[in-house]
Amino acid sequence: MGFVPDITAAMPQPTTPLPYLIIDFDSTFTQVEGLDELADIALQGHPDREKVVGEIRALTDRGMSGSLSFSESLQQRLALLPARREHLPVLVEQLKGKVSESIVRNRSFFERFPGRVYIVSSGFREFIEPVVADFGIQADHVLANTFTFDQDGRITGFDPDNVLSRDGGKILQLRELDLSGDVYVLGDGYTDYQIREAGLANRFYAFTENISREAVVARADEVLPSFDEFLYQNKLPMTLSYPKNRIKVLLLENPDVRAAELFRAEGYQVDSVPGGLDEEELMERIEGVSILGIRSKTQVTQRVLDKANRLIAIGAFCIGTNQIDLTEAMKRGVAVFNAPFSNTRSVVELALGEIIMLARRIPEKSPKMHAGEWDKSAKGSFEIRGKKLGIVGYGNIGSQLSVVAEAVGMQVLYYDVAEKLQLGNAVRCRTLPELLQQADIVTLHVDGRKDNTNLIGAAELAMMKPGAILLNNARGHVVDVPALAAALRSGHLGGAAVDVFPYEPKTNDEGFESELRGLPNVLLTPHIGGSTAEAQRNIAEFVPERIMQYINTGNTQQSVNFPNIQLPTQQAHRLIHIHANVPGVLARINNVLAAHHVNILGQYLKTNEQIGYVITDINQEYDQEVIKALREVEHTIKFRVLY
Ligand SMILES: NC(=O)c1ccc[n+]([C@@H]2O[C@H](COP(=O)([O-])OP(=O)(O)OC[C@H]3O[C@@H](n4cnc5c(N)ncnc54)[C@H](O)[C@@H]3O)[C@@H](O)[C@H]2O)c1
Ligand SMILES: O=C(O)CC[C@@H](O)C(=O)O
Repeated sequence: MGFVPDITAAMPQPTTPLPYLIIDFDSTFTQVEGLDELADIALQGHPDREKVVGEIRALTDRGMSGSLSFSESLQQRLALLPARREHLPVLVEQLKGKVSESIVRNRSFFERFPGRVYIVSSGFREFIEPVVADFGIQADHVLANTFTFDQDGRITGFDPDNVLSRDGGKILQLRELDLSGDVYVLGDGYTDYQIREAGLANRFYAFTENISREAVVARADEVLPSFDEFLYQNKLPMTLSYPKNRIKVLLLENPDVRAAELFRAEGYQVDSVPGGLDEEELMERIEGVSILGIRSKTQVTQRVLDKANRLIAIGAFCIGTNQIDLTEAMKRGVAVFNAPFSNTRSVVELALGEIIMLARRIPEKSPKMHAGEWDKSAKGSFEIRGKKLGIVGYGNIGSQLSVVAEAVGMQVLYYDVAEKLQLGNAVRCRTLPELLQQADIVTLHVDGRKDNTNLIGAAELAMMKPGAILLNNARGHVVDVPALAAALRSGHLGGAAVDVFPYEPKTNDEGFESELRGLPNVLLTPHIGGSTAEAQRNIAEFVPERIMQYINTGNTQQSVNFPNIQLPTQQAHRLIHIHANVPGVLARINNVLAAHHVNILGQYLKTNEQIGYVITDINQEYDQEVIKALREVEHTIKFRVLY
């Protein structure tokens, strides 16, 4: 399934009649250079294989970028190549598996318009013809060099009478072809551009799906990251409903590199900004972005969303989503996904470590040792075995910590505003004060909802046992920091560990200010509860997968602000309709479908207070007018078609 953007996307006008397409073979039709691959096959087992293949590749590259004359490059490459006739079938099989992905995807286009496509290549007919034949391109539409062989089947060189073996060969070939009408050239090499330069083509498209050469891209009329883009621009039939290279991803706050890799592998354009952006900066950058990836720092406000003219989805590469205005995103048809448990274990391990470190007053002892002071004493140090751990917020992190803490011999108390499954021997407290009054160590794992602001203030701190310890690995605003600092300074609390702060520096270059700095037995960490290699890797796989699934199939499973729908895939065109949740929209959609005699294969609707999300699978045969009519249904927020 593919993707069509929202109704604001401008579709270009169709190009009629279809121009002649002159398509290069090596690194355009296929992902690789045929001669390089042949060298690799022919040199199997050769002691200098790598060296010779490297030399051949370098010569190919110089010929393609225009820094060496083509005939010189070809001659030198063939001289290095100990290839034989029997290597060619192996090469053909290899090349068949390396046809460019977007060409494979649009095979039906070639099958439908074989008369308009010519493969014009300085490569060799012996391997090109069988590869393109699979796409319905006949031998008389393949214009390429031919090898010469000796009696033993060894490749000795190329046919010098073939115009394509000469410098400017493609130009000579196009002159001979003498095509009437529009001619468009698609290729990755300088010699492809030269056809246009010689006035033998109306347009030159630099094809960069496999390789992007600066000198070639600089001279192109258009750059094509995929063949889909060419078809889209010229309004020609294509397999995808929208070229993926048009989907722009903006990643902030350094999510693991895997995230960018996955988005790129899908064909999206990815831009990354190290650190966060403030509201104004993000408002400037968000225009044209389809997918925004952030972590806990970036505030996605209503003002930012107002500027987000192409936004489809936001990925929170973390658990918390309180930094995003979820309702405003939803009202604009922007789905938000997070990683609800990819870093849970990392936070649990940090909390356990902090409990032990604080119980042994390590934050005081370690700096003393670094300063050369030997302070051996048991004063104020205790085992955690048998101590009461009070967990506030018994969600994913709180409940996992409960199990781990019991395993090291702690007695667990917990308090949660929601009804939660009690694990092991944990004891539920009915109120927060009940927990605060009993616990030796209180650890906060509530979510970042606004109501939790100053959940722990002076009054709550006063309820805690003298000498008790407080941990905040949840969200900065949950604790009244000046009140905590006062409780520590007065000696009422025995220690604290704080990983999250009401204001956190935007980048590592910004300084950190807090009343908690310099207080005894206080562990301060820069919001790294979830910052482990394992967690970051998990998150960087989880979030892109959810987003790509949403884009490719409409599946909103685990979206934090959209009605959750998981759909079966079927042979159909899928209409995705997001609308304001007012009565009658579904009926209007179905009236449009009925009026256009469209056969519905399946329909799914889910609503929440604000929006309705309806997915309709329809027969693949329908009049384009129906799409226009559906876009015009009153209260539509976003509409797209997948096929
Ligand atoms: N420090 C870090 O790097 C880091 C890493 C991951 C998560 N977090 C934060 O940890 C917190 C917990 O994450 P989670 O995955 O366990 O979330 P969760 O949603 O699974 O659990 C939160 C629990 O808190 C409860 N709750 C909310 N308000 C409450 C209140 N006032 N009193 C008692 N219970 C309340 C909820 O009912 C829920 O059960 C979140 O704030 C998250 O953003 C921080
Ligand atoms: O890594 C982050 O920026 C946030 C980590 C954590 O607070 C979360 O919400 O998952």
